Amino acid sequence: MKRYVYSELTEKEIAKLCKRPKMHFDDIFEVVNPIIDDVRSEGDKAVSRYTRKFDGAAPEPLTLSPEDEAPVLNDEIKEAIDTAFKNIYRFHKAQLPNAMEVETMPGVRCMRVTRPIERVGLYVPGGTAMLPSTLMMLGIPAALAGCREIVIATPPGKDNLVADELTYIAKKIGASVILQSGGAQAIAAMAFGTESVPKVNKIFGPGNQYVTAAKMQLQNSEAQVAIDMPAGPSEVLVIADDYAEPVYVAADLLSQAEHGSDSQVVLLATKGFDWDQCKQELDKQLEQLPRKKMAEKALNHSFSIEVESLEQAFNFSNRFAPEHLIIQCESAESHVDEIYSAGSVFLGKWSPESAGDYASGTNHTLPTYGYARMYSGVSVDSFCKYITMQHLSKEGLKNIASSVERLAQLEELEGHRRAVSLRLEE
Ligand SMILES: NC(=O)c1ccc[n+]([C@@H]2O[C@H](COP(=O)([O-])OP(=O)(O)OC[C@H]3O[C@@H](n4cnc5c(N)ncnc54)[C@H](O)[C@@H]3O)[C@@H](O)[C@H]2O)c1
Ligand SMILES: N[C@H](CO)Cc1c[nH]c[nH+]1
Ligand SMILES: [Zn+2]
Repeated sequence: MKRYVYSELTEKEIAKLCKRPKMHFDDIFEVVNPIIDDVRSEGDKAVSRYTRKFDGAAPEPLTLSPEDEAPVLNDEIKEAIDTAFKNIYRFHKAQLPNAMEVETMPGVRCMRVTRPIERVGLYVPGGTAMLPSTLMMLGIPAALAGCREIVIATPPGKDNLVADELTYIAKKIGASVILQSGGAQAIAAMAFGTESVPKVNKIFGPGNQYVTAAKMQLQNSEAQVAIDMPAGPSEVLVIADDYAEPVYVAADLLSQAEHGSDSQVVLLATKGFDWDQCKQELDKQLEQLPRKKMAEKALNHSFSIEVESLEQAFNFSNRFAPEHLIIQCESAESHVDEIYSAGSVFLGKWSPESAGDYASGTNHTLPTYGYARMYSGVSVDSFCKYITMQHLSKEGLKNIASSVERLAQLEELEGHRRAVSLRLEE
């Protein structure tokens, strides 16, 4: 990992470090656009064809219904899933929005009610690893919001079967369909609908560059489908002071580097932090990872910065806006007010990112690529729509009439003015 000294960096260099490596989407769109077109015109046939092409084989049938499945899990895995499920459920249940009503003037009542997005598509990546945790992170808030139809798409797994862990969770969240296909063809199938895949209103979930490019193209297409957020490779930024434990810092950096060679890990640490031990630990712990090659590549394009103060560290972190921010400082919670942009934050040395990735209760589907400056992670809210309503009594209409009529006149919209004045004529 390249090491910089904050005070030696120019403003231009800081800005460059905060920019992620450019994603070259033009080449990816060239691959993805024909897939989208074929799925729109040929439906299931094209989904099967592309699944055979990219994943070796296409399951028959292409979709299955979780209701008909009887997943078999060993007790340990079942318990691990159940514990995580309960915690994620509890944290997300507390997010359920309340109905609201405000009387803005006597006789003028304004209300807001919440409705679930009816049909949602959850993409669970499966190219390099099977991710039951991602299904929980997407499926639990969808179920809590009350989405009527939950469609899951995931690449065909080992032996061309969807893993029992996924069907187990799919049943718990009440999903109706699992599409055994991944990549752009699965995203297009959910966006347009096919003979066996219901069309959805919004698509959620992370994925590789083909998945991300397909989501981006389809949200601007005639498919009329929304997406959760722009997604990129996973990221973590660790802020460490003199008291931070180098062994834990190294472990946290590697836990994110192992996601993929394009993951980005960043360390901001004070001069008194034990840099040498951290470096030794990175080398030592790297050797113990089965995904060593991937983590190594990620470390090669990641970086660290020596800061003079934690204030410098938080300034940089807010500009970088990491997906995950870990604070390994003496009194981590005292820094909360200094954090403005981050997807999810891990406070103190006993809070590794892995806790939030799996089981603490918070969601791990988070904005990457600096989008934490303006986007939030997935929550119950992401699966809801808000509808406003108003009820005016005659008294209420009288109370706002002069304001509405005068503003309508100002905008030269006579029809608007008359819709009020007519009612109050007699
Ligand atoms: N943010 C998060 O919550 C989170 C969690 C886990 C993983 N991730 C990220 O998700 C990504 C998962 O990627 P993945 O590849 O393992 O799984 P994936 O499911 O996203 O992609 C696999 C699919 O890509 C398609 N594909 C493969 N090669 C192709 C090609 N040459 N042309 C067209 N399509 C092709 C295939 O259809 C395949 O099924 C990683 O980048 C990882 O960092 C993010
Ligand atoms: N860290 C990933 C989000 O960037 C989520 C994840 C899934 N499994 C393990 N980790
Ligand atoms: Zn992770």
